[in-house]
Amino acid sequence: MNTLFEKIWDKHVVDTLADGTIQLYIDRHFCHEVTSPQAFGGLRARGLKVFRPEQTLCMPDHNVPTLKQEFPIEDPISKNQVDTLASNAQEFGITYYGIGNNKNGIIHVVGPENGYTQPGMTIVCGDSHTSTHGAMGAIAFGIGTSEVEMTLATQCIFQRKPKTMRITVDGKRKPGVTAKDIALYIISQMTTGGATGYFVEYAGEAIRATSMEERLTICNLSIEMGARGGMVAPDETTFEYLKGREFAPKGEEWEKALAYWKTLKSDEDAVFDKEIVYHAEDIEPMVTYGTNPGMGMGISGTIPSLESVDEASRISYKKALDYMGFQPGEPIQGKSIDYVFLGSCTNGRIEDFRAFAHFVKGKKKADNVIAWLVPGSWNVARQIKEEGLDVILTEAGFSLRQPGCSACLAMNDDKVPAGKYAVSTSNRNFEGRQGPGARTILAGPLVAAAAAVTGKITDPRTL
Ligand SMILES: CC(C)[C@H](C(=O)O)[C@@H](O)C(=O)O
Ligand code: SF4
Repeated sequence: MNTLFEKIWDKHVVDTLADGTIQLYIDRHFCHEVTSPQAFGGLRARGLKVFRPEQTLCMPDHNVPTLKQEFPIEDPISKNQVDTLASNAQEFGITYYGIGNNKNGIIHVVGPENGYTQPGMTIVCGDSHTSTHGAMGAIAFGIGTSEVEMTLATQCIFQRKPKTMRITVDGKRKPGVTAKDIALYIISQMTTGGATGYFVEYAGEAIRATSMEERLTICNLSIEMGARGGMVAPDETTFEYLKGREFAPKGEEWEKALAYWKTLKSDEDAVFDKEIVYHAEDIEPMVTYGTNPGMGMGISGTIPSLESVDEASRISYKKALDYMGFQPGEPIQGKSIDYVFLGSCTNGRIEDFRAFAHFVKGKKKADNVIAWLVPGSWNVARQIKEEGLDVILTEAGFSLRQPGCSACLAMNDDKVPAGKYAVSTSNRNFEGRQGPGARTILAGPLVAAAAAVTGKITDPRTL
């Protein structure tokens, strides 16, 4: 009578300390340029080696430019971070997919797509969106830099066991509703702190019906409601996606792994610390109207009135709307926008580009919109070309950029100017997230595509 989480967790417990802290074994460690320099520095200072270098994969993603990657990075801070990761990886003997490497991309896009992420694993990275990998039936969560150092040195970290929560989404989604809409809906109901302290398993008919990439989108956003991580039990969808990928087990090893992976589901009588149920029929295309991912609404609705917010939160609510330049009670549809960003570890995968391209086919980009279409990895970029999506996009007036985190957090040059509105398929709409003063409206790839061709917030179901 165990949950999926417990089954995987228990297999990875090395030791339990007197105070209940667990020493947890880590199967896979992803490492990017932002949160790793001090960790490598710490190893060097203590004269330590990386204990199991083959279990860490490094790549720069946050600071990479999305144009002219063939040339040295111009920004000295970004260049230094990227160069530091390259030299650390070389010094410590870790696999490194640098800029220009055809396997480079956003780490949370690359891990699943090359099969480095697998069911039943424990996976960490010095990055909050590590929760993405849980979509493949793994325990995956973000860690701090001191834990990055610990992982490099020992392949273990110390953790408190989180509480478990199951979020069931019953029923069937309506047409035009994407995985991003499901996730934004869940966060709008849960609020940004609603899952704090919990590890979430997503279940139910609507979740089972999602593709592998849609699950990655949903689990990616778990962190935005405070969850430690999110996961989906692996099934045929997962196995089919994994089979034949570079790091996936092959031949007899595959059969052995598959037999084990099939046991990875919560038992019928498993007990969760908290159970929540939503209905897919209640979900419509979503957008955010405020400055945290919990401030989401159905696209056909009106921005919540001041009175609908509890009194203690009204000042911060008003501040968020002022930042966005929106009024309580007004409809959000029809609002003029300036930028569209398709990309990030939330929605930068091939299915997102297919959805976007399919939608804009035969239409034209609105003149008032600057669109940044940024594939999540070089693998995605190649697939876009192979499928001829680039031709469709070009005909509709769009152009593609090179892979990286890009405008998701604007650590590179892709910054939305102050006061401008960006409909963004990324995961955070905090003040200044996409550039100082930038205003972010989070949405899925279809809402982004509808905004790109109309220049306004538009319900994609109406086009
Ligand atoms: C830079 C990194 C530490 C950060 C994270 O942890 O999520 C970033 O990826 C983000 O999305 O804000
Ligand atoms: S794409 Fe965005 S959310 Fe994902 S790792 Fe990069 S900065 Fe973080």
